[in-house]
Amino acid sequence: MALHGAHVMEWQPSSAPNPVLYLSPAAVLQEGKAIRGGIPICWPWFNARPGGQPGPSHGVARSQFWDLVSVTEDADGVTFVMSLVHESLKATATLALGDKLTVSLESENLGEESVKLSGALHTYLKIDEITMITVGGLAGREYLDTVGTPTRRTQDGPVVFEGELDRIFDHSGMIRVDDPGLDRVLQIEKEGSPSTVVWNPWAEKAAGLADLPDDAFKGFACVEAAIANEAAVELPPGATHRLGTTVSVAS
Ligand SMILES: O=P(O)(O)OC[C@H]1O[C@H](O)[C@H](O)[C@@H](O)[C@@H]1O
Repeated sequence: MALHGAHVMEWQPSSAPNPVLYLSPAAVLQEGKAIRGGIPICWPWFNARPGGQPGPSHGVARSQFWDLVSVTEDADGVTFVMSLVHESLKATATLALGDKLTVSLESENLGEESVKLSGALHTYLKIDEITMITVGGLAGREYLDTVGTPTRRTQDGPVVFEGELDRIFDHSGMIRVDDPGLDRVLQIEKEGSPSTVVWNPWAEKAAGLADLPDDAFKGFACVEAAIANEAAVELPPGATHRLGTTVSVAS
């Protein structure tokens, strides 16, 4: 765990022989930077700040220290609660680590004007080999393909990886990642998330990321519980929204 970004860096349930999350060995732990791997919290916007306003890609939350509110432990595991205020928005992240991993992000509008909210729980899943996995649960869904000129398409069958892949799906259901190399299926459940983002940078983009070894793209896939683009949530004064993801090893 890191207070920096309210970031789950690593997680491996005691029943699993392998870590579930991918963490880059070149990740930089420094205020103002995002940690590469684990579950970065992108908040309160996804990608570029809306309205052409200046601000870092994927929001401010992942590169700042959060306040620790509480840590509790029971038979199911450990739960951390952390909070952060940005302008009129307050984020409260509840990170529950046990046999399952749940990240739940509540956003509250403390201000007097309505705010547009987007974001993502940008989960890096550790896998054996990118070309061998499939991502299920998205067949027949429309998505925005953001590789090259952004184009809307419909997903045909499970997602497979044959090159750079960056898709924003209209999707609020469950995802399964089949990984024959690690002999497991990962299940990703979502809450309050109208968009699912699936991302792998592939070789060329990975080579341009200083905090990721060049061939590391083969060993992870991002499946993100997101609120992206037109799916941004309108948050009136006093209103709250909960964005959540639960990751588990299904078999
Ligand atoms: O490198 P980062 O700022 O962490 O962004 C990593 C990636 O995040 C998301 O998956 C976006 O869909 C990608 O377009 C982006 O490249």
